[in-house]
Amino acid sequence: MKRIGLLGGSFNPAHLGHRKLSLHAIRALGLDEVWWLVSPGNPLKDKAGMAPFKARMASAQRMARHAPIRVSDIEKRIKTRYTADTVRKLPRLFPQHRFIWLMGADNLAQFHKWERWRDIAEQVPIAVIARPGYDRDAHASPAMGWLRRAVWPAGQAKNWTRWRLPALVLLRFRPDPTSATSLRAADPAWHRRYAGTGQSEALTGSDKASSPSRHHTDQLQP
Ligand SMILES: Nc1ncnc2c1ncn2[C@@H]1O[C@H](COP(=O)(O)OP(=O)(O)OP(=O)(O)O)[C@@H](O)[C@H]1O
Ligand SMILES: O=C(O)c1ccc[n+]([C@@H]2O[C@H](COP(=O)([O-])O)[C@@H](O)[C@H]2O)c1
Repeated sequence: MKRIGLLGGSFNPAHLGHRKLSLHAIRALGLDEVWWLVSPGNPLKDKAGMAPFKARMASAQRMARHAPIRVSDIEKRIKTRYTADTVRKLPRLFPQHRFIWLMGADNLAQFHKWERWRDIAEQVPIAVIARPGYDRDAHASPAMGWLRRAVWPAGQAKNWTRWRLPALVLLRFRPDPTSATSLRAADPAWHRRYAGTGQSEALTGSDKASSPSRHHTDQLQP
């Protein structure tokens, strides 16, 4: 059984904040890997200003280098856009893995706007990573109102596979102010650097050799 953290994101572009929070989550939650699920399109975000999928994938692959992080286009391949559908399908596609959903505090503040958000929380445990400027809104959010009784102490974070759902843990590492919004403001044409670099494979990471493949295990690649 592998313990996998799922970090869904627009990655428009990927940045050091994503990498740091993933490496911290691996330690705090005792994960084998984090999968970066590059979203075909966040249902709540405007398409204007969203770089092409290939450029977002390529920026994520670069940022994930030499780390136990896999960059995945699986939401595009299995045609899920809503997280509720993704977290319902992944355990069926990868029955030998256990999954936990990772997200920044900005997303907890808005979680009640996500499609079937209570179903998501009943399908996977959730780890929320503190983010400068958002923690107060996250704590006061409607979703947190519903999830408050499901909160586990961070000191028990490694036991997440045994938690009854819904379950939520708040992780506080050294808060990182990096955001894709500020990177885009500084360099609106960032994606041109990736023009024509179409990803040659759907994942990166430290142990491609041991990854499941259709050929060897009759399973889908993440
Ligand atoms: N600095 C950070 N600290 C904590 N969580 C973060 C940080 N940056 C991104 N995240 C989380 O990573 C996930 C993917 O983030 P995303 O790709 O939207 O980057 P972003 O910087 O939030 O982008 P944007 O500024 O365009 O909204 C989200 O759950 C987000 O909350
Ligand atoms: O399912 C939803 O309704 C939904 C609404 C907003 C965001 N999400 C997911 O949240 C993740 C983070 O998105 P983003 O754009 O903040 O990086 C990404 O996987 C999105 O698909 C999902």
